[in-house]
Amino acid sequence: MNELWQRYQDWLYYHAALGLYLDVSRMRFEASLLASLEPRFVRAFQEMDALEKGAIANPDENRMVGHYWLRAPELAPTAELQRAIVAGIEQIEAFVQKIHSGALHPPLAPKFTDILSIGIGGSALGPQFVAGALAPQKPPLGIHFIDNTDPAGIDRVLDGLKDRLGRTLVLVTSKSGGTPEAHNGMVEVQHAYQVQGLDFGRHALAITMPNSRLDSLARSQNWLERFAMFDWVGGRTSELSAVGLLPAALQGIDIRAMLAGARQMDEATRLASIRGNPAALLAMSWYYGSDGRGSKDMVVLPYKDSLLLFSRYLQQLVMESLGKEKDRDGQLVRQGIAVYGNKGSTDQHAYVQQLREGVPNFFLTFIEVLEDRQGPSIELEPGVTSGDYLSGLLQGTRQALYENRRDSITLTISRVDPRSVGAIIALYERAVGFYGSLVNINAYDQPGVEAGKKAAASILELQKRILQVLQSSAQPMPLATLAQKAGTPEQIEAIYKIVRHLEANRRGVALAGDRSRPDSLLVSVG
Ligand SMILES: O=P(O)(O)OC[C@H]1O[C@](O)(CO)[C@@H](O)[C@@H]1O
Repeated sequence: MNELWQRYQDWLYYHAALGLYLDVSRMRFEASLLASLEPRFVRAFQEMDALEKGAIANPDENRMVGHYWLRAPELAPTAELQRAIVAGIEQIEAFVQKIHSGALHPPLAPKFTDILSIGIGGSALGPQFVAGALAPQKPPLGIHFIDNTDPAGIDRVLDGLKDRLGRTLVLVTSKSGGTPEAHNGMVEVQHAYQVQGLDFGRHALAITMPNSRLDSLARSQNWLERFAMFDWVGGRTSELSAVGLLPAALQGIDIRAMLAGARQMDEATRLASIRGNPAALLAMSWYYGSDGRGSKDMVVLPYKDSLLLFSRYLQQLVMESLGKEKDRDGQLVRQGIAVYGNKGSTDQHAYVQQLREGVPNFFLTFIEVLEDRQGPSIELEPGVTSGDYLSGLLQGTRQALYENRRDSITLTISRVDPRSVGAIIALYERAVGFYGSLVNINAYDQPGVEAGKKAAASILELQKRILQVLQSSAQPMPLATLAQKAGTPEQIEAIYKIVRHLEANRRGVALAGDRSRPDSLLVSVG
């Protein structure tokens, strides 16, 4: 036991100004791991240094990677970029001030009361996480999200806002300005405004790259404002750009404190020393925990309800960054680390049974928050509060898992506030960057996402062709004939699924026959 206590102290990282602790002592690596990883870390530190100085760190997309400059504009490689970053933050603050004061208000109401944020992936996950973590109980504007092209999901959000659309500020966020889900959400919301006879342009603003499709639309329709996203900030590292800062500031969250926390963490993670650098310690622990090849999953358990979405946020940050087929030399490596988790102790009554006793294919990250709540707690029994339970459950789970050879990392923050949230975002951004170097992959591109997008687009093309074929034929026809006539016999299964979906949505397509035998079905349009 005392050995473990010693190991705890030997490996403990503490950031005094941030009140943040990182404990990797329950990862069972030998001290020799440090020496063996040293050369890789030397390269990782050098690459990170070059990245921060403006190298093309994302060669596949020929881009710089500059999210660290967002909180230290003076480090951006040109004066023009430095000015653009500073001006971007000032634009947000000036705009938010006008919204909060009512100087800028909707045509038919004295103030905006709600935000409807439309976006997906990096254009949604950060704002969702931060809203959950930091929005005050009574924010100046309440936030709602459309982060999918699910019609029922869109209806649910719009129904909830039905009586308040006239007081809602619509944020359309898309770096590329061409992501279908975000575009569809925008068109659906625009329609809802039309139905209510409201002027959408007087409610909408765009957060996107200058001259994107979305930017042009916002300009041509004279939307309230356009906020620039930078080419050199990836979607999954954009929380501390306008993507995250604007909705946060609108909700009354102190964005300067978020930036300051991130900046402090960036300073700490610039240190070229594994032991003294919390992001390097994390990357080393992940490397150890997953054998440097993703052999184990990363379970993230924040013991704090407000951090519930941190694991989902990290899922994109880690998996989109590290999940790569080839390394930077073109070798097949199939890298990645799977991330999942919700929150403790809730998950203890869901899947922790398997973690303790089942397949040992994971390592954990506990996120601990020292401050239980603002204000005093009642005692449930003499000397014991709800927060003591939560703390005890975290300790107990960590111990029980360790005893059964399940490793864990524990990240401890004093409280959930804008500074600590900025700091943990920065910590994980840096750890992901280091890990990419350790395993020699480009952590900043996402080529794999394109395949699914292209396939979806070709299905929609196929749907149009099928409808043409059906409309030009008076007779019901078997699927095989339909596929033949569409010129894509090999796509028969996709065609079957398209017509089944159209029929289910009363889109004028009818199917007749035995549904358990799709090849018996006759398709027609009514
Ligand atoms: O902000 P955009 O361009 O709409 O992209 C949304 C998301 O889509 C992705 O490009 C993946 O398809 C993510 O990297 C990104 O965060």
